[in-house]
Amino acid sequence: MVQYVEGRPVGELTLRTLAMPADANAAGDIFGGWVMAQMDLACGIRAAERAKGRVVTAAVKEMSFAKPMKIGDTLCIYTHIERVGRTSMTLKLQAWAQRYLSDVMEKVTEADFIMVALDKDGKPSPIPAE
Ligand SMILES: CC(=O)SCCNC(=O)CCNC(=O)[C@H](O)C(C)(C)COP(=O)(O)OP(=O)(O)OC[C@H]1O[C@@H](n2cnc3c(N)ncnc32)[C@H](O)[C@@H]1OP(=O)(O)O
Repeated sequence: MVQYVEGRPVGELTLRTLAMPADANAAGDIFGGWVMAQMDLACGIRAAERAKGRVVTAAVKEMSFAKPMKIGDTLCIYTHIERVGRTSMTLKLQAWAQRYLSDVMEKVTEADFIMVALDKDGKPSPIPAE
């Protein structure tokens, strides 16, 4: 059974992927930029589903890394749509590490992402009702 360290993930599990040696520095710690890229991917998936179309990342709010990711950990990204505006939406993202060959889950980082829906010309476009 999964054991969560300090609280529970908030939101929908949107993406899971494995941290590989190519994503790490010489000490075996995973690059923060790799984690951020996975968060951006997850956000893109969730926001495009909600907008029913193309979206772009407009802003990422403060992000700090509470715990390291290591090679072999499974990165689990949770997304929660907190606010839907006219053309933009705010998603709360949490990145959790399922430690290598274990059931232990620890929160690595979290951040707010602002995503904007775009039309075919790349201009902001109203987000349709659900
Ligand atoms: C550089 C890169 O490659 S970064 C990677 C991918 N991201 C991108 O390429 C995005 C590049 N940026 C853009 O294309 C534009 O700045 C856009 C589409 C994000 C916004 O275009 P603008 O013409 O400024 O649009 P506009 O001012 O109408 O804002 C659209 C919505 O986004 C919101 N918004 C735009 N920028 C921000 C921001 N920095 N923070 C919060 N909200 C923002 C606005 O409040 C508005 O929301 P609403 O319609 O819900 O009220």
